[in-house]
Amino acid sequence: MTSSPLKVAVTGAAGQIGYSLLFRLASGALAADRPIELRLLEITPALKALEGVVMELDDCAFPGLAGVEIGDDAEKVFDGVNLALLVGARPRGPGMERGDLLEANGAIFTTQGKALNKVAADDVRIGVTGNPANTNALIAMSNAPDIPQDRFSALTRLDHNRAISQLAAKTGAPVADITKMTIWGNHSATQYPDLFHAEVGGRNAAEVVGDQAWIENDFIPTVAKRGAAIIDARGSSSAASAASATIDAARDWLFGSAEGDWVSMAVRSDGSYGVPEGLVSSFPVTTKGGDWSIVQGLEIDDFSRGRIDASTAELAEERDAVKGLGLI
Ligand SMILES: NC(=O)C1=CN([C@@H]2O[C@H](COP(=O)(O)OP(=O)(O)OC[C@H]3O[C@@H](n4cnc5c(N)ncnc54)[C@H](O)[C@@H]3O)[C@@H](O)[C@H]2O)C=CC1
Ligand SMILES: O=C([O-])CC(=O)C(=O)O
Repeated sequence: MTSSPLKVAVTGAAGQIGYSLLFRLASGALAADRPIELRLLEITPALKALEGVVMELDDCAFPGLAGVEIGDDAEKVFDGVNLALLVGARPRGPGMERGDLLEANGAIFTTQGKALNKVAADDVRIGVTGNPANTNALIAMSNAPDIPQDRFSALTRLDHNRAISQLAAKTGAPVADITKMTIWGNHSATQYPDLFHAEVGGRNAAEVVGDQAWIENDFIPTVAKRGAAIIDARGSSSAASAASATIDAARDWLFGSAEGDWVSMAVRSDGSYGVPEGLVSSFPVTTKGGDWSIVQGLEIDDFSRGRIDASTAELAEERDAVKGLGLI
């Protein structure tokens, strides 16, 4: 183990996702070879509950956990952090879409963007899980003018993992045989999980499935509406799977995606694949040494074009709405 700890901030640390995420981070799921220092941000009324979670972290005696600090002041908690996982935000309830949270949650990300801009480490990477994740990332980025914009991303890795799992179940292939999955667009019901570039054991996934009706009427809606299905079943939104995906995304970002494969991340568009520049939209990306690059040169047919355009149109609407609210 190298001696300098990776300083990782987690917001909303006393929440549902936090309760799974912190223990995975502390046990080495993010960086097995490097100790980790946790910086946990909560709102003041949740600090007592967070103290209880810290007692439990202590009781695990994790050898790789170098320290834990908690607080309700973003500038103190984010001081010198190398990675900020912005989870804290109100989750949706039954019957809501994630976009309904724009106003309630948007304000959180202006304050946190400004605080990161002031005090985060020069190498900071910022992953946004709190919904609506893409537009919250856009808000944080817009309020942190000194941090390079490619340091911000929003979580679509949960959708990516859901898509892999659904495809594995359909084809009978192990999840490890599924590669090159892509989620395009928004982390919302308009997202487009793409089977036309994915592979099952090296063969084109859409061809292996050979059933366009299943792709359109089962696969895409099941993945896109999985969050709502979990809310219906559990009475609250997905937490352990969201924590797991948050770690998958951060680990690959910091330490690199697998050779010959790619992952889905929502990042600032440079105009690739006709996605309007400046929107935080999900793309297929490869990652290396803390940097990502959008996979280029994929052929997009009319079906995929329509789906990508619909989701990015929603992102443009969300951007215009937060502009109207003065958040960007
Ligand atoms: N991108 C994705 O794939 C997913 C995103 N989510 C989103 O993650 C967010 C958190 O979900 P849960 O943990 O289930 O919610 P939760 O309600 O259990 O926890 C949220 C926590 O955030 C805290 N919080 C609120 N404002 C804060 C602020 N300004 N600073 C710091 N902490 C603050 C609350 O006190 C609470 O403890 C929600 O917005 C949810 O919709 C959930 C699942 C998947
Ligand atoms: O659906 C929700 O509101 C929570 C979430 O983002 C997900 O599970 O994908």
